[in-house]
Amino acid sequence: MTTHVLRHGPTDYSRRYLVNGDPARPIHLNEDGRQALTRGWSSLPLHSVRTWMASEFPRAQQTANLLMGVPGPELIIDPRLNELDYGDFEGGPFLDYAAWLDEHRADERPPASAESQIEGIRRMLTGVLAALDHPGPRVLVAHGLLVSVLLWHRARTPDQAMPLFFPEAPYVEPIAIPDEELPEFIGTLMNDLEGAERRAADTNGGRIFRNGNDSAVATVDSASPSHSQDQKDLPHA
Ligand SMILES: O=C(O)[C@H](O)COP(=O)(O)O
Repeated sequence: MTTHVLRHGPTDYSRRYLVNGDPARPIHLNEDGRQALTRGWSSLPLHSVRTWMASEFPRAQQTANLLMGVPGPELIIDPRLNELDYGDFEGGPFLDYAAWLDEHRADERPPASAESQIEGIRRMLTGVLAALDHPGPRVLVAHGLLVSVLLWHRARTPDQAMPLFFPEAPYVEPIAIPDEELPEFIGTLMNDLEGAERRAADTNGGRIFRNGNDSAVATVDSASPSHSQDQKDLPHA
């Protein structure tokens, strides 16, 4: 069986690169977002999916419900799939959060946030692995950071350390992970996070988690061939 992990469709917020890590905010798909679902219709095995899961965020649940159609199986809500808690950066430009992150550590919690970047990624990966408790094939509708991390892992070169910033994830483009690969896939990333924590502690702050070659913060090219021009050149964490 297979687990398909995807980012929700676009919203007015996400198109403007405003961060939303609070599921209580009523941010829904925009017209583009609804149109983008046709990508999922052509790339997901919609008729055979046995488990649909989504984060607590309206845009993720809306994406899942529109993809599954009516009548669909019950949507399972898993808060482990939620986007990062951005604390005081909530609702502001992603670049403000990115600047803070670049000046701090991936194991530091932003002001008023309940989690650091590392804690958030670990939570998300735990949620993906737990999907194996449900019958497959499965579809998990989650958010940019998780999908970016999974895509980075798929494309990484051997021994490449986990960066601080990742290419922005495409919308509604599923990553298919076979059941037999999922535990190792997640386990490797969990080990990366441990290594990242050790490096953060060793450097005691400052500029850590650069790309593997220690170059500047990543403002990298598309993670997907369908990435549009307006998605390029923005870091994503
Ligand atoms: O991390 C971000 O930049 C935003 O919160 C993206 O989240 P989204 O995938 O929910 O748009």
